[in-house]
Amino acid sequence: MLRIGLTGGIGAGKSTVSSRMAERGALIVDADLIAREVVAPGTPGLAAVVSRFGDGVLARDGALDRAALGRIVFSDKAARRDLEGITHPLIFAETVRRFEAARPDQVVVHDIPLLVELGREVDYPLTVIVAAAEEVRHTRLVRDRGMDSDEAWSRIRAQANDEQRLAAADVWLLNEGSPDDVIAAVDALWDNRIRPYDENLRSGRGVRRPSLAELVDYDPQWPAVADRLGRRIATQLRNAGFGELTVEHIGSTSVPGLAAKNVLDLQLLVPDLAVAEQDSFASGLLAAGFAEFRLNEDTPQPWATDPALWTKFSALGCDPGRVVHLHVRAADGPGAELARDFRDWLRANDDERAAYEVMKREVADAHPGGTEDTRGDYPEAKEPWFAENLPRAKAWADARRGG
Ligand SMILES: CC(C)(COP(=O)(O)OP(=O)(O)OC[C@H]1O[C@@H](n2cnc3c(N)ncnc32)[C@H](O)[C@@H]1O)[C@@H](O)C(=O)NCCC(=O)NCCS
Ligand SMILES: Nc1ncnc2c1ncn2[C@@H]1O[C@H](COP(=O)(O)OP(=O)(O)OP(=O)(O)O)[C@@H](O)[C@H]1O
Repeated sequence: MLRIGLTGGIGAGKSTVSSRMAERGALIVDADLIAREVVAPGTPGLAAVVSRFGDGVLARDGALDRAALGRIVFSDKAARRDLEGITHPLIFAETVRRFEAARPDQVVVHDIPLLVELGREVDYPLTVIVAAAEEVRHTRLVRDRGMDSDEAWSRIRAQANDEQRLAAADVWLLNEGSPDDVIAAVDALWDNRIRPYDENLRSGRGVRRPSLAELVDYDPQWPAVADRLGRRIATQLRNAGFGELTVEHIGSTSVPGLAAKNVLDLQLLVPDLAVAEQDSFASGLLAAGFAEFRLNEDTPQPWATDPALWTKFSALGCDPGRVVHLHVRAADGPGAELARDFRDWLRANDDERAAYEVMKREVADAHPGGTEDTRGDYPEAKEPWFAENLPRAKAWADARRGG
């Protein structure tokens, strides 16, 4: 059930990682392998390649001369785009067939070198990136694969860089030690994150914040993670037929500089809450890695007393590697607006942000440890502060709106 996108620059060790995942029970859909099949002798794919690149890319036996074609396309971007224009639709169609043929109880790993280049990190609830410095990869290609030095550099340069890969990664597997090291890292990842994530998706169980949810310093990675998760949710709901929906990063992790519990809050806006009542909405969220979709209430605020306006749906992320709360709200409702107003007020006003943090720390210190159940009145202890300050945040935002 869990779909994983696995990628990494050439020579990073992606095949080493996918082999280990196969040993742990994953079904591997290997894009390089499919890319070979679609241009096998006698295929329409090969005919199209020859018609674009000429007989010079054929070996004597009539098969594709991969080295000759490689020399052309890795030194000429336009030629590479042409080749991809021929092969990618064929690869895509076969990939879909293989995903559909997977058993529901199997973790499916899509081993795809161009995941980042194609912007496909939104297609999987989890992406794993195998990484190694370019020099390390170059050495491996020349030493282990007998590749010519220039050829190795031109392939490395034809791909994304690590900054782009980092932005797409839920898991970053650095493979600069021994092969045994990376295999041990895959085993730990499998046991601690992939298997429990898969079990959560199959049983429809979300991940709750750890029992001792301490305040942590602001993490500059939070916005990028929130953005990726939001695009994932929007993509899966678009695939499920819900059009273009907006996902916003809200809550404490959306305020730069503010200490927070390591829990990401995302707000998914729907034109009308009735939209979210369809079964395909919950299954779209499940495809993005979210479960426990249910009706919920915001605390009605004095300025919009109709309780119906404060209804929302909520869901929880299923990835044991991070806690994510998803709030599904009507786009023009008061709850969605208040979440944005409070965030923007804290972002814009240093003193208010500092005061909020002082209050959070005092309340946390007064309610140390315990579980969500035994911490008693921790959430309630913050209420008086909110009762006083949410109207102030709204007034500030209203003034900015000119209202
Ligand atoms: C150019 C070809 C014939 C060279 O074949 P060769 O046997 O030398 O390499 P192979 O296919 O095993 O690929 C090895 C590695 O090269 C890199 N690579 C392959 N194609 C591309 C590409 N279009 N862009 C960037 N890197 C690529 C990947 O890291 C891949 O793992 C072949 O790579 C190809 O047909 N590429 C186009 C299809 C494609 O985009 N494949 C990527 C998977 S979707
Ligand atoms: N930790 C490591 N130490 C040394 N060599 C390694 C390590 N991991 C992988 N290798 C070697 O580096 C080469 C590239 O590894 P691998 O084939 O797994 O890379 P890849 O990322 O799948 O490359 P490609 O993009 O071509 O598929 C292989 O020859 C492999 O044996």
